[in-house]
Formats: sequence, C-alpha cells, structure tokens
Amino acid sequence: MPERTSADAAESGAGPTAVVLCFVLRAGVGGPEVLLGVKKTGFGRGKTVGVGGKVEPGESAAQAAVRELAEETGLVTVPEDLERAGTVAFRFPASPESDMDCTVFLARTAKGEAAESAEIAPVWCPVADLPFARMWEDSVLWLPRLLAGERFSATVLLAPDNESVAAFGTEPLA
Ligand SMILES: Nc1[nH]c(=O)nc2c1ncn2[C@H]1C[C@H](O)[C@@H](COP(=O)(O)OP(=O)(O)OP(=O)(O)O)O1
Repeated sequence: MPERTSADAAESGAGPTAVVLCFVLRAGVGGPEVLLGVKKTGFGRGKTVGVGGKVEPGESAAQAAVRELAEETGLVTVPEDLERAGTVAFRFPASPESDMDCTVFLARTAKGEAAESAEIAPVWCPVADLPFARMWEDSVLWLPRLLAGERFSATVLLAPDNESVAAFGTEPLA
C-alpha cells in the first residue's frame, strides 16, 4: 500500500498536516536575536515567518526541523541541539484542508551563515522587537511566550478570513 503523507491526509479531510517551525537564537549586540524569514512562496507568502514546513513521511518532527532549517537558510544543526518548546494547532474552519499541527523548536547552536533560498529571505530580529505587523496575526500570542521560556501546547482558531484570530488557548505541553 502506498505511504500516505500528512499532506495527503489533510487534502482528503483525514486531519491536520504535521508541520514544524525552528527558531534559531543568537546573542546580538543589543540583546538576543531570533532568525525569521520573509516567505517567498506557498502558504503565508509575503509574511515574515518562522523557518519550517511539512514533516515528511518517516521523519521525526526534530529531523524535519533540521532539514527545513538547512534547506531554507543553509544553517546546520542536529536534532539533539533542538529544544521542543511547544506545539501550536492552527485551525482554519473556513478551509480545514489548511489545518496544521505544528511543533515548535528552539535552536541555540547552528553552524554557518543564514543565506537566502528559493523559499525564504532570512532576517535576524531582536527578540524584544519582533516585526509583528508583518507576521501572522496569531504569532504575537504564542511566539514571545515560547521565546521567553514558557512551554505549552497552544490552539489558534482562525476567523473566516483565515488571518485574524477567533480564539486562542494554551494547556500544559504534552
Ligand atoms: N497561523 C499561522 N501562524 C504562524 O505563525 N505560522 C503558521 C500559521 N499557519 C501556518 N503556519 C506555518 C507553519 C508552517 O511552517 C508553514 C506552512 O508550511 P509550508 O512551509 O510547508 O507551506 P508551503 O505551502 O510553503 O509548503 P510547500 O508546498 O512544501 O512549499 O506555515
């Protein structure tokens, strides 16, 4: 039997797509910085987003985070260096095929220089001054808290415009 991917599952209505986000941290001159990127293609195009994407069949979430970070920015890390900071369930009632279950990782060590790829133009941002006006509207609700050390499983319920937040909640990280 052919292997079903998470994308297949979402498209057939079988459930959310498994995705990851990987936030690399570094010490900047004025304080800690986090690597974000301007998304050039696909879902969320034009927004400033975290680095990440879909978990492929046979991969762990941490392996997907390592792979996406390398593919999108050229930075190299290993699963052992990633901290699983939380999960975010993105729910799009107006387009359920877009539902995603996202595992969020933090990386405090990564080798190389972040470089632009076909998908992302990387940008180091001060953790204390993130560009929320250019990000997904929900990110202000969960990203600063995860970067500050809170650990939780969040659920974001998007409004019918697939952009604004209809509801947000957290529970202890499973
Ligand atoms: N409401 C939301 N807020 C947020 O901050 N990030 C979100 C979000 N909804 C989705 N994401 C992130 C999670 C995931 O890393 C990314 C979408 O996954 P992908 O990069 O795999 O999408 P693409 O359509 O570009 O995929 P490909 O077809 O593989 O290129 O968007």
